[in-house]
Order: sequence, then C-alpha cells, then structure tokens
Amino acid sequence: MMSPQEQINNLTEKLNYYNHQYYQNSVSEVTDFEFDQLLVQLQELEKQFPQFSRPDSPTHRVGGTISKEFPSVTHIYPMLSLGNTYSEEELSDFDERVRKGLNNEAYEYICELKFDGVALSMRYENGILEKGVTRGDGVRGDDITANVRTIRTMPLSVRGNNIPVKFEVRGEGFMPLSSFDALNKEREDIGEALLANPRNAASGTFKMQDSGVVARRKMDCYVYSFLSDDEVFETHEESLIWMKERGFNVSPTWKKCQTVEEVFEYIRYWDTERHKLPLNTDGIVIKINSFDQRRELGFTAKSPRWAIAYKYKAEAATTLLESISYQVGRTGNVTPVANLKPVPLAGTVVKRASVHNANEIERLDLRIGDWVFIEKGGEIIPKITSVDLSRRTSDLETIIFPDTCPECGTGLIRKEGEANHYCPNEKGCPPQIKGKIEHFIQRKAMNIDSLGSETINVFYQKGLVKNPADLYDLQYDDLIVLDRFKEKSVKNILEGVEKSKTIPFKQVLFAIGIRYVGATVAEKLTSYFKNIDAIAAADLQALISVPEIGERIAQSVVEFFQETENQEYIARLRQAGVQLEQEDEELVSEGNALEGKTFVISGVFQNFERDDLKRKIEANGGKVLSGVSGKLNYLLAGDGMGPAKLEKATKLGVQVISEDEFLEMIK
Ligand SMILES: NC(=O)c1ccc[n+]([C@@H]2O[C@H](COP(=O)([O-])OP(=O)(O)OC[C@H]3O[C@@H](n4cnc5c(N)ncnc54)[C@H](O)[C@@H]3O)[C@@H](O)[C@H]2O)c1
Ligand SMILES: [Zn+2]
Repeated sequence: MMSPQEQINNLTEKLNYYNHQYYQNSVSEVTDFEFDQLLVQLQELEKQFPQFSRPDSPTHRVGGTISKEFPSVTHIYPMLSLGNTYSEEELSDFDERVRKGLNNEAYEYICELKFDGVALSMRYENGILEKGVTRGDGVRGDDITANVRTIRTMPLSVRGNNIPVKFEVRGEGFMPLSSFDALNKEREDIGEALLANPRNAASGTFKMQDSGVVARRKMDCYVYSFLSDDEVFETHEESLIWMKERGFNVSPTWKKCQTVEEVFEYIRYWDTERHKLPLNTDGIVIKINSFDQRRELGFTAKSPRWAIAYKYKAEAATTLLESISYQVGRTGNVTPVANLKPVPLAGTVVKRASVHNANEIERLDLRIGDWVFIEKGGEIIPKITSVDLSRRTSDLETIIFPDTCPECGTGLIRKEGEANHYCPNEKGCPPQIKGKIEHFIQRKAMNIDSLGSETINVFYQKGLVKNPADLYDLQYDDLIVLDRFKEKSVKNILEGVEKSKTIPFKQVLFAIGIRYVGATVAEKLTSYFKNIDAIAAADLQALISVPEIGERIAQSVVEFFQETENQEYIARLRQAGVQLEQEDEELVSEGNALEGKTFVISGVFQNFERDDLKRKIEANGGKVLSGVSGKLNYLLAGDGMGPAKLEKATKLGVQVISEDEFLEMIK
C-alpha cells in the first residue's frame, strides 16, 4: 500500500505527464473520463493531507503551457479552466453553491455546448483583429495570429457604432468533422499515419508554423465570450447577441435557463442531438448570465465559481467480437478491423470497430469470441476500449496477426519503429493496384470523373488496366465489348482520359502516387523544380532544401525514382502526352527596381499568395532564394514567420522588411 504522500506524488506526476502529452503533443494517452477521475482522486487526497500537496499540482493550475515556436503574449484577462462534473447530482450541488453565494438573489443561467477544440483569445483594437492567442498556461499563451486569421468565420474587422476601442472575444477553435474526415482520407491516401481525433488534430494544426497549411485545413471557431475593460453589457446573453450581430460565429445552440431543472432538460436534449452538429462536443457549459453576479461569485485559482462544465460520458456498449478482417490499403498497409455482433450505440448500429494495428490487438489482448467494450468518443469510428474478461470462456485462442498479405499472399513487412504491417507487393497486390488507379483519377489528381471504383474494378478484372498509365492505352473496341458498357459511356470514359492530358503538372505529380507526397507537397515540389526530370534527378539534399520538405518525404521521392518500374511508368505517361512540366506563366516585366537584389519570403501576406509574391519580385528584376545566408539582401517577413529565420537574418545583418515596405520598393 502506498502512503498518502506517495499517492499524491504519484498522481501529480502522472497527471502532469498526461497534461504535457495532451497540450504539448496533442496526444491523449487516457480518456478524458479517466483523466478527470484521477484528478478528483488527487483533489480528495490533497483535501485530507494538504501538507503533501505539491506546488506543481495539476489541481491548482491550468494544464497547458506555452511553446518555444511562437512568441508568447501575456493575457489581459487570465484564461482559466472550468470545473467539471459528470453527474446531475454534482450539478445540483453547484446550483446550491451559487444560490448561497448570491444570498438567495434571483439568477439565470446560460447553457452552451462544450465544444471540443482549443480555447482561443482574439484581441480587437479599433475594430481590427490584432491578435489571436492560445490559452497556454492561462497567464501567457502563444501568439498564433496568422493561424487565427485563416479562420474564415473570424471577422478581421468589426464595424458599427458602440464598439469599444479595445475588446477581446474568446472561443473554441476547432476542426469541423468534414475537414477532419477529408484530412484523414488524404493522409490515408498518401500513406501517412491517421490523426486520432478532431480535438487533437485542431490542437496540432493551430500550432503549425505554416499558416498556408492551416488555411487549407479549413479550421473554424465558435465564439462564446466577450471581455472588455468598459462595462458594455449587463448580461452574457446581451453579449452573445451583440457578437452574432457583429458577424462573429456564435453557435445558435445556447439557451437561457431559469432553473436547474431547465438545465437538466438542456443536457438531456443535447445528449443525442449533439451528434448532428458539424463538430464534436463533450458536454455543456453552464454559466451565470449576469455579469454583476459573476463578479460577486468570483474565481478560484483555476476556474470561475460562476460556471461549470457538465461532461457527457463517452457512450459505451458491450458486444461480441466475431472475427477480425484485414484490409489492405492503397499504400499496402494492413489494418485489422473488428467485426462485431451488431449493437446500438449513440444513435447508430455498430457492426465494426477499428483496431489500428497489431500492437493494439496485443495491448487489449483481444481474442475472437471475447465480449468487448466499445466506445464512441471523439472519434467517428467506434473503437474497442477493453475486453470483458469476466465473460471470457477459458479456451479462446490469441489472435495471430497474419504474416502474409490476405489479398496476394506476399510476406508482410514491418518497418523499424512503425506499428503498421505492409504488403510490399506494390505492383501485384490487387487492392494496391486498384487503389493506385483510384488515387490517380480523383478530382485533386487527374480528375477523370467518368471513371469510378466499379469501372476500375471491371477493367482490372478483365486485365485491361494494371497501372494508371494503362488508362491511356484503352481503346474503344476493348471497352464496347464489355457487359453494361454502352457507346455513350465508353465515349465518356475515353474523353475523360483524353482531357486529363491537360491537367497541370502539380496535379499529375500528386496523381503519380509517391508515398507521403500529398497535394500540398506536390505543389511545393512543382514550383521549386518545375518538371519531373529535375525532381527525378534531385538527390536527398536538394529535396530537403525545398521549403517544408522533410527528410522522410525526400527519402520517399528518391526511392520512388530509383526504381526501374517507376521510371518506365513515367516514360509511358510522357508518351501518352501527360503534362510533366509546369507551364511557364508568362513573366511580364514590370521594371527593374529590384535588379540584383535577393529575397527570401517567409510567412503569410495580406495582398499576395506566396507564388504571386515570387512572380512580383521576379517581374521587377529581383531574385528569390530559398534560405537565409549572409549574402541575402532582404528577408520579406509576413505574418506568422518562423522566429528561427528571423533570428538568423538578424544575426547575419540581413535587412528584414514588411509587406508594406516591399510594396514601397516597387512603387
Ligand atoms: N485525455 C488526456 O490525456 C487529457 C489530458 C489533459 C486534459 N484532458 C481533458 O481536458 C480537460 C481539462 O482541460 P481544460 O482545463 O481545458 O478544461 P475543460 O476543457 O474541461 O474546460 C475549459 C475549456 O472548455 C472550452 N469550452 C468549450 N466550449 C465552451 C463554452 N461554450 N464556453 C466556455 N468554454 C468552453 C474552453 O476551451 C475552455 O478553455 C480535463 O478535464 C480532461 O478531460 C485530457
Ligand atoms: Zn498484398
């Protein structure tokens, strides 16, 4: 038995570690429920043995921290956490404390959904969005203004009468489920590890250095509070209405409640309805409406006394694990999928659950015939959380992960340090071949919409297409003899294939299907190297010097072009007439104001996309370099520029100029 002091130490360290993983690395190693229970345990021990409570205890601090990658900003009003509960009983206790705290005065609550993302603070001055900051440790946060500006629903300026000179709004930045699904689909397509859930994805995204990438992820934010030194509003309700009117994205799901019973109704209503919203929610937040009464109730070190979060427990069910099937993806990774005895859970009937990989099977000690607990947490596909060992009959066999591919029989491999098994038979494994062709024809790639996965399956079965390049050899006579292919559809298909020859090179490069080369990476490689031969000829070093191309991607590109079969594949695409170089956009000279001057561009700009800016510099006789060196003339600094670049430039005496200063130079 551990002594109370040991228990307190133990829990403090464990929780601090989970906090670190959660806020710093955007990873949840335990469920929120488990985390919150451990926290309650610690709170209770500390209450009994206050002498052992540690100064670094998570019970009296906000869990997050600031990072080194962004400048930090001190909050004008600290950004606190919320007390939370999972039970209606404790909610009644909260209501009782409020009643006492307000000496039996009348009061109202505003109920809102608890959106599952990351807290953001937006500062406005003279109606202009000046800063976007994360919660950080509650006192200071990361300045992620450039990333916040990519949120399309966040007004960059607010106009009208009665706008305080300075005010702050707060909200929950989130990744809409649609963006999350699209992102994971894309990651699966190029062989990247999938993101665990939208919350962690949002937290990781808002901490990215390249706000261009953040913009593409289509982040959003629901705004839920207004702060200002002036007493502008008497109630929270007024402020919500005002913010909505001024163009802020206020979720229409809030409700004013006069009694705690009405609060319970709200909780029950949203327990099921929340699954229809475009984002994940993990509970509701109950707040006192009157600002005067909020001041009366005040704060603890960690959270307001005038609000509380009621959290929904992740919905769970038990069912029978009937079998495991193994799916082979386009890039050859083999994923186990649990086939379950159908069971209702959170509004749908669940038949399958994801198990991720072999480690997960081992960790859970899964056996066919086991009764398992499944949960629908932040994730969309339910997952198995544990086995009900009390119901296990003695003779269940352990699951042995197959050592050969279920589709083609090739021996599976597992790369050093990776959890996934792969089928290496890229050129002969049916789902990999079909997957490659499906990848090739998709909208963001060759955009051949007259083809679909069923047609591809037929073509593959008939031996007509084994490689995307085969599409360009398809003949009318080969297709018209197939069942169900009428003249019109055959013509459509051939026309679609023909039209794809005009698709620009950056899309072709993505279509080719090099592991880890997504649409964005393909674009970066294209604008740097201009044509496929230059990319094929580039060595690891050259590839890594392209902005935002890391070693892993570079390695994958090098390996791809080393293979003879891939060289043949490219040669056939070339012969077919597919675009393998970037069309030069006519460079019209605008003068020679920048003659002999060199520039490095960093960050995001108000008036230009990066490529436009580059063209602008070249059109005026200047040159754009990729890295900061002593010879460089100017570092052209946009929003959200990496501090490392700035530091280097300053050290080397390179002049740092703003977008306005640049525009001045070419006027
Ligand atoms: N699983 C893990 O490993 C792990 C680790 C650390 C923390 N956590 C979870 O995070 C929680 C602690 O995080 P926290 O301190 O941010 O508290 P919290 O998330 O429980 O509550 C505070 C936050 O709620 C958010 N929020 C969403 N909708 C809101 C609304 N309508 N009004 C006001 N705020 C709203 C805000 O971002 C605010 O900062 C824990 O209770 C735990 O569940 C989990
Ligand atoms: Zn295979």
